[in-house]
Amino acid sequence: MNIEKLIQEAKTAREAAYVPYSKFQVGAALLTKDGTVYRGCNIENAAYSMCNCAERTALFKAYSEGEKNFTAMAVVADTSRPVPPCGACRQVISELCPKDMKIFLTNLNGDVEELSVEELLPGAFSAEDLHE
Ligand SMILES: O=c1ccn([C@H]2C[C@H](O)[C@@H](CO)O2)c(=O)[nH]1
Ligand SMILES: [Zn+2]
Repeated sequence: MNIEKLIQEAKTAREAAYVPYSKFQVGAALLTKDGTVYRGCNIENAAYSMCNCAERTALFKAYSEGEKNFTAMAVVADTSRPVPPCGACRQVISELCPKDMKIFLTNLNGDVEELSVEELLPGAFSAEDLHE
């Protein structure tokens, strides 16, 4: 699948966002090796800390269906720069996706910033840091 199509999937995902509090819609589209796309949107809650970002919605959907071979992710929001994922999402992406996987950060103006997982969270805390 080409990147433009993956970005379009993220825009479609964004339409499903449940954002009564922030009114800030975010969409993500996660591509797997076999070409399957998992869409994710942000889902908020009256108990604000329960809000879930689009990126983690997409990843948790995919992982819980048994997917492990992730090859790219696109994220979109109505921001002036390509939308930067929050720290929590960077940590989760870093754990579940390959270090060299590309993340396409975008906005509705068509700006695209391409980063690897390693670039998204350099030196991430990881399983290797746990002494078991
Ligand atoms: O990369 C991002 C940044 C923010 N949000 C969500 C969380 C919350 O619902 C709203 C405002 O922070 O946007 C995402 O889903 N992804
Ligand atoms: Zn996040």
